[in-house]
Order: sequence, then structure tokens, then C-alpha cells
Amino acid sequence: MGSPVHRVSLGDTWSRQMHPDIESERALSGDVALNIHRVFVRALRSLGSEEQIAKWDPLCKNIQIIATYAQTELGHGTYLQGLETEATYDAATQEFVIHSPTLTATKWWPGDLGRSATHALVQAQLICSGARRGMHAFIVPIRSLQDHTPLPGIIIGDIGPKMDFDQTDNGFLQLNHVLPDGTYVKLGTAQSNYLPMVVVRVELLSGEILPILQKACVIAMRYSVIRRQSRLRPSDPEAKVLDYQTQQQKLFPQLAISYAFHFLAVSLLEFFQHSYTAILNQDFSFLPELHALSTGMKAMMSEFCTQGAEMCRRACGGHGYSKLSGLPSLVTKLSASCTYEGENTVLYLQVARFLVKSYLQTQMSPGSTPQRSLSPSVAYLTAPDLARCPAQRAADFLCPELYTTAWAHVAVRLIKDSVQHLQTLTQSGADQHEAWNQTTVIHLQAAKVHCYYVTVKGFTEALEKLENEPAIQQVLKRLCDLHAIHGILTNSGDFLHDAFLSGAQVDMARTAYLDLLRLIRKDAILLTDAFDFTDQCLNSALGCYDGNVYERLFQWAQKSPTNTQENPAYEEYIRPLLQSWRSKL
Ligand SMILES: CCCCCCCCCC(=O)SCCNC(=O)CCNC(=O)[C@H](O)C(C)(C)COP(=O)(O)OP(=O)(O)OC[C@H]1O[C@@H](n2cnc3c(N)ncnc32)[C@H](O)[C@@H]1OP(=O)(O)O
Ligand SMILES: Cc1cc2nc3c(=O)[nH]c(=O)nc-3n(C[C@H](O)[C@H](O)[C@H](O)COP(=O)(O)OP(=O)(O)OC[C@H]3O[C@@H](n4cnc5c(N)ncnc54)[C@H](O)[C@@H]3O)c2cc1C
Repeated sequence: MGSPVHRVSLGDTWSRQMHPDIESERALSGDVALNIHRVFVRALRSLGSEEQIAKWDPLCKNIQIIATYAQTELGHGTYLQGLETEATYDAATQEFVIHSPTLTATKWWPGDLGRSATHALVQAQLICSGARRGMHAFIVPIRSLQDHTPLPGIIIGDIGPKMDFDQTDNGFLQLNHVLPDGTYVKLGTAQSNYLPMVVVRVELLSGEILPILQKACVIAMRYSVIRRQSRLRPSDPEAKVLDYQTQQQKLFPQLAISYAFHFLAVSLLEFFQHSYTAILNQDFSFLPELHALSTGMKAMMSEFCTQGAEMCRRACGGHGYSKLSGLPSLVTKLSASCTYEGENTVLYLQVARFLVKSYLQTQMSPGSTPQRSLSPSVAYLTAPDLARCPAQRAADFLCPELYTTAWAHVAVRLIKDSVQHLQTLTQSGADQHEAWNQTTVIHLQAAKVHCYYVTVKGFTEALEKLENEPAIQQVLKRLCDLHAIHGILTNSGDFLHDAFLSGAQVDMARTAYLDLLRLIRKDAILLTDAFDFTDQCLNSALGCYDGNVYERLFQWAQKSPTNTQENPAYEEYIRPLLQSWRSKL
């Protein structure tokens, strides 16, 4: 490992040396390749029969094969029913033949496919007895385990340079009448084939997406107490930029949402594990809500984390634009998460479908067809609603029940409004699909507010469990309050729309918000230290634990290739340019 890791600088000489034995335990940090091998394993365990899992799982665990998940094609990524790769069952030979019938059927994007993977889980349209049976998964060997060359019928390669993820060889794959390995076993419902995406979306939240925002918060917060710029009063020394209220407004909401998302990811993982156990026992009743939560949280977390990491980068001024800060690559990595594992708009609209169905369920007349009980995440649809917010003073906005009710009120109003717009169009004769398309902007807004409500509710419920830790509960409650009020102020129009909040009450909320910034200031470094990233993991000259920013920036710059190699432009361009005046004498 490179420079010594600074976690707890005891100041003695040994602090600066990492013992090799403990260092070897810190399995893998920063960029890791072969990420999609894990996605393959999740898919295998979700879709495979016991026999298939028994065969392939050990091969994956021992890295006797390197696998990828090949679903997306050149022509389709979102619309799975449009995937063109074919798996035709030949009853005579009792074999499946996998084929890419068109250019747009070329598998395109699967991670590690470009140069690394030996096997692919290929999602293909199953064709049996001439009938198309929808998307199904097949394990296909693609490279020789002897010499890694492409197997017969396989055309394979890398898709070329990307915005980031340079460590991953996203690839393309064409299959020319290839026979996959093993028999085919169909499990569960039609949606079972979608299960791997649910599994990956849930795991991405705390495994990949949230830690990137947390790292950006650590880097920007530590830098903001080292960076001194300008004076609060002419007679004062230069101020730490974190003492400026506007710097706090940039960074503290990102810190608050990092904690909100942490608690949310924990509770979603618990719900997922409960639902997954049921699904493996062929009980799919939890799947609709699990799908709605996993899509909504993946869309919201990737969107807010990307915006938040960019805000942290900008809050570091010029040095935030330097790659030595570690921030630019955090932003470009996060922006991919708004697309992979489901493009965010498409996923939010899946949430909207769920909200419409849930709302219509609440409107069914009593005694009509037996109602499935409403899913817990939308129980607020039938909770008593307030027409007006009762807040009388700023402090009232520090009450979790008050702001949770406020968020539920706006979510109900927007969901109801989206359903009414949909019904108005269908009742006026519009085709249901056209009516849906013509109201998706309204549905999108309702889905986003519902997701924000879920994070606020989840944070308040997590706080309730901390009653035996009053000091911690108090510090985290400030972040919960800030998260809820920041959303209200950012979307105040939604709260003012039906006069649920008055203008005066929005001013009260702002007063409470600004006071929270002041209170959170003293805990800001401790709240980011708590994420417990090593300096190596942060990989940032601005974010090191010991705060020696300027020394590291200067030292790391010296190591930049532009400073260690000859300037290729000098001989060919600069020297002739500088000397050109001589030839004119
Ligand atoms: C270190 C870095 C690590 C990076 C890792 C990166 C990994 C990236 C790997 C990938 O990107 S893999 C490819 C991921 N691709 C996607 O996520 C594709 C997104 N598209 C979809 O999920 C579906 O096409 C979509 C949900 C948008 C639409 O589904 P359909 O085309 O079937 O249509 P429809 O919306 O009518 O859904 C049919 C039914 O299935 C349900 N459904 C759809 N998806 C489901 C799902 N995933 N789970 C459960 N149910 C699902 C849906 O709710 C609905 O139920 P109802 O009819 O009861 O309403
Ligand atoms: C870094 C990275 C890694 C990836 N790794 C893998 C992998 O390992 N395996 C794999 O199979 N795939 C992988 N993908 C592909 C990824 O899953 C798809 O790109 C993603 O699902 C989006 O699909 P798309 O590209 O077809 O986007 P599109 O759906 O074409 O999106 C384009 C626009 O169309 C809009 N749109 C599409 N459908 C609708 C609709 N019904 N309603 C409203 N708007 C719509 C979208 O909102 C978007 O604005 C990866 C992608 C990236 C960026």
C-alpha cells in the first residue's frame, strides 16, 4: 500500500506505519473490478434450481469462472419485453439455441464482459413450440477456461471509453446459434425473472451508492475546517469556510441525507430479507411493495447522492476540481448509478404505478371485492389528514410528528391529483396507455414526494430506537429535523399549494432550519468521522484524517505524470514557437 494510513494519529512514530499483517486484512477499497460477478451470483441464487446453484455457486465462489450479467442490449436496456436475444428450444435435441438475430440484439454494457468474464448469464426471449414466453435467464460459456479465447459462435469485446468506471471492462456480446450450459428450470411468477434486479438494487444502496456520498461529505467537511478564506469581521483572523452559513447550507443537508439514507437502507434490507425468504418459499405477496420500495429508493438515493456529491465538490472551490481531491471521480461514479440497474425516471414511474394502484384500493367501496391490506409504506393514504399545519412558532417544526404529517399530506394530495388527472383522461375516452403517458410528469412528482416521505418517516423511526442513547439521539435528531425541513423549504410550493402551510409558517420553518445549521456546526467533523473511512479509502489530498491538506496537495502534485515525464510538446511545438522570432531578424 502507498502512503501510511492516518486514522488515529497518536503522534508517535508508529502511527505513521501500518502493520502489514493488519493491512493485509483490509480486504479491497476504492475501485474494485469484477463487480458483476456478484450480480451473477445474486441472479443465480434468485433464479436457479437447487441443482443449478449447487453446480455454479462453488465455481463462482472459488473464482473458477468469472461471470457477468448480460441483459441490456444495444437497442434495449429499460424495456425488457423488447429484448431481442432469442433462446429457441429444439425439442428434437432437447437443447436451447441462443442467438443474436439483429445488430441491436448485441448485448451491450455488461460489466467485465469486455475482456474478463468466462461465463455470462444471458437474459433472452424464450421461444418454445413457436411461442415467445418472455425474458428468461441462461448461463452461457463465452470464453475458453484454457486460454481465455472466445468460444465458437461468440463475438465479444469492450464497448470503449466511458465517463468513469475505467477499472471495469463493460463489453459487447453477439451469440451466433450458441448452446448454453445445463437445462432450463422456470421458477415462480413472470416477475421472478425480475428478481435479480430487485436484489441488486437493494444491495447497491448501502454497498455502492451511499458510501460515495458519505466519502464526499468527509472530504468536503474536513477541508472546510482547514480552508481559511476571508474574514467574518475585519479584525478577525481569516475564517474557516465552514463557519460561513452558506457553506453550512451546502454541506449539512448532504450530511443529514447521508444519515437518513443509512437508516433507510438498513430498514429496506430488513424488509428485503423478510420478503426474499417468503419468495424463496414461493410466496410472492411481498414482491409488489418490495419492487416499489427498491425502485423508489434506488432512484432517489442515486439522484440525491449524485447531486450531493457534486455540491460537496463545488464547496471545495478550485481544489474540488482537482482529481487529487478525490471528489470528481466520486461524482462521475455516482452519476452512473442514476442509470445502471434501472434508469431513474423509469424506476420512479414504477413507484407511481404502485401508488396509483394503492390509492385506487383505498377508494374501493366497502364490501366490494376483498381488499388486500394496504402495504405498510402507503398506510398514510388512509391515515387522518390535516387540512392545515398547526405550527405556531419555529420550534414546532422540530417536532417529527408535525413534519412527517406535513410530508404525508403533500404525498396524498399529489397521488390523488395524479389519479384524478389519469381518470379524467380515460373517462374522456383516451386510451389507458395514452392517458398514462400524458400524466407521467404528474405521477413522477407524486412518486418523488412519496419517496422523500419514506426517508423522513424512516429517519424518525430510527431515532425512536435510540431512546437509551440520549446524547446520540439528540445529535441525530438535529440531522433528521434538518432533512425534513430542508425538503419542505426546497419544495415549499407543494406545501403552500393548498394552503396547508402559510407563508408565515414557511418563514418559521426557515428560522428553525437556520438555527439547526448553527447547532450542527459543532458536531460536523465528529459526524463525518463516524463514517470511519480510512485515508486510503478516501483517496483524497483534501480529506485526510490529519488535515495536512496543503502539504499533501503539493506532494501529490509532484508525483503527477506531467511532472515526472519530459514535456512532449516542447521539442515539437513550444521551442519552435519561442525561437520563431529569431528567424525574422
Ligand atoms: C462498483 C460499481 C457497481 C456497479 C454495478 C452496476 C450493475 C448494473 C447492472 C445492470 O444495469 S443490469 C440491467 C438492469 N436493467 C434494468 O434494471 C432494466 C429496467 N427495466 C425494468 O425493470 C422493466 O423493464 C420495467 C420495470 C421498467 C418495466 O417492466 P415491464 O416491461 O415488464 O412492464 P411493466 O411495467 O408492465 O411491469 C410488468 C409487471 O411486472 C412488475 N415488475 C416489473 N419489474 C419488476 C421487478 N423488478 N420486480 C418485481 N415486479 C416487477 C410491474 O410492477 C408490473 O406488475 P403489475 O402488472 O402487477 O403492475
Ligand atoms: C456504468 C454502467 C454499468 C452497466 N452494467 C450493466 C450490466 O452489468 N449488465 C446489464 O445488463 N446492463 C448494464 N448496464 C446497462 C443499464 O442497465 C441500462 O443502461 C439501464 O437499464 C438504462 O437502460 P437504457 O440504457 O436502455 O436507457 P433508456 O431506457 O433508453 O433511457 C433513455 C431515456 O428514455 C427514457 N425512457 C425509457 N423508457 C421510458 C418509459 N417507459 N417511460 C418514460 N421514459 C422512458 C428514460 O427515462 C431516459 O431518459 C450498465 C449501464 C451503465 C451506465
